[in-house]
Amino acid sequence: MAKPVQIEVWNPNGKYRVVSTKPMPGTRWINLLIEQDCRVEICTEKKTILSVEDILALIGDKCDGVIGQLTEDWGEVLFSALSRAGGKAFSNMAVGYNNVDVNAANKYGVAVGNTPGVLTETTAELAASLSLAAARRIVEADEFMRAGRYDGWLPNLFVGNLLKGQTVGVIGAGRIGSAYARMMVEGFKMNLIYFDLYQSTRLEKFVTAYGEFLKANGEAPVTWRRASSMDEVLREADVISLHPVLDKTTFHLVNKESLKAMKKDAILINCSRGPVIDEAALVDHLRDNPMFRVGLDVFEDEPYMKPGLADMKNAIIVPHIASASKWTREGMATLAALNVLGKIKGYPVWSDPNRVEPFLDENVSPPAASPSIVNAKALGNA
Ligand SMILES: NC(=O)C1=CN([C@@H]2O[C@H](COP(=O)(O)OP(=O)(O)OC[C@H]3O[C@@H](n4cnc5c(N)ncnc54)[C@H](O)[C@@H]3O)[C@@H](O)[C@H]2O)C=CC1
Ligand SMILES: O=C(O)C(=O)CO
Repeated sequence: MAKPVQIEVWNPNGKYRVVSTKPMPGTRWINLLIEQDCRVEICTEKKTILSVEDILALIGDKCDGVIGQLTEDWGEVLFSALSRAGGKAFSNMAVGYNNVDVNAANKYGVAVGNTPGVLTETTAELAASLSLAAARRIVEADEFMRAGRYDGWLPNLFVGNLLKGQTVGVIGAGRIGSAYARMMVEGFKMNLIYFDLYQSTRLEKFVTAYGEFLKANGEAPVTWRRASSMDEVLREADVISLHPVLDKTTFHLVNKESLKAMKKDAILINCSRGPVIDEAALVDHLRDNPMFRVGLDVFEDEPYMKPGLADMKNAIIVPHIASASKWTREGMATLAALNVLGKIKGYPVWSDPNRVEPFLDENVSPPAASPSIVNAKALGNA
């Protein structure tokens, strides 16, 4: 028997029962659901990560849809329970959905939503922040000041790397990888090398045009190159940022061998998913190469870190906050709620998950569609 969990209820007489496994930022998402006759139940349990049993208890006997989090294990057990309870839709409040077994969802006819686009710039900005913080040793310097160790300017104090004219490498030049590349190229006049399974024509055009602009103004132009292998990026780039999806092809993409291929004083940033890096190998590499620096937002066994990582002065570590701006988090909540609502109401799936702006304008009603359903094709409603 699943144990009861604490909830907060909005619009108790609503016809459709929608459960959110966590309180989410803003109220627009709640209002949009209530306006369409949903009873909204929000889990207010104090524990951060809900177990499958907790979520089973939330789903109960009748549930039309669930908004869940990337920390939860959405597989066979939960999708079968949701389907038994009459549920049509689940949405992650995240763009990444490696915590979701989409095949299991397909088996039970449950739509799986995610929240692309609204977090692109916010996530890229955190990757850029970590790049700068690592290049200029900001966290080490901050700790030094707070410890009362500053006793005057010195020529060698916290000397770091100049980004201008160096090469930024992007692995996974999708929405976020491309946004990050543009920030680093335009903001710091870095040259770009990228690796992705697909060509990023828009990104290439952007760098070409910016290079021409610089040249016309008498400055050295920036350049771009699409690498034919990830190794090329690792060997050549001074700053490397990881932005692929997490799947079988990207698990431990950065491992002992690939770390060795990188420059001794390179900077590695990860705002994608922890398991893209073999974290134990990274700790060894950081220990053996004090000039090598890393900025991590995500960890292999979140919320834990591999032994030794927290002691590394050449690592900057933050707790999975890359999408944590107010506008973005409220927007993610809205998109997740509208994914679920759209399926409940029988709306079509939005035609382009890369263009979700119409759902985010608070001054107008959102389109009658689910913004992003990743298994729409498999369920026959693309
Ligand atoms: N740290 C955080 O808070 C956040 C993390 N993320 C992570 O970032 C990921 C990317 O998000 P978006 O840019 O919106 O997705 P996207 O789908 O636009 O981009 C992913 C890119 O990775 C590429 N890719 C896939 N396999 C690859 C491989 N083996 N080698 C090289 N490239 C490969 C794809 O072709 C695609 O261009 C998400 O799946 C999520 O896991 C996203 C938002 C916030
Ligand atoms: O959206 C995602 O995939 C995250 O990791 C959180 O924003």
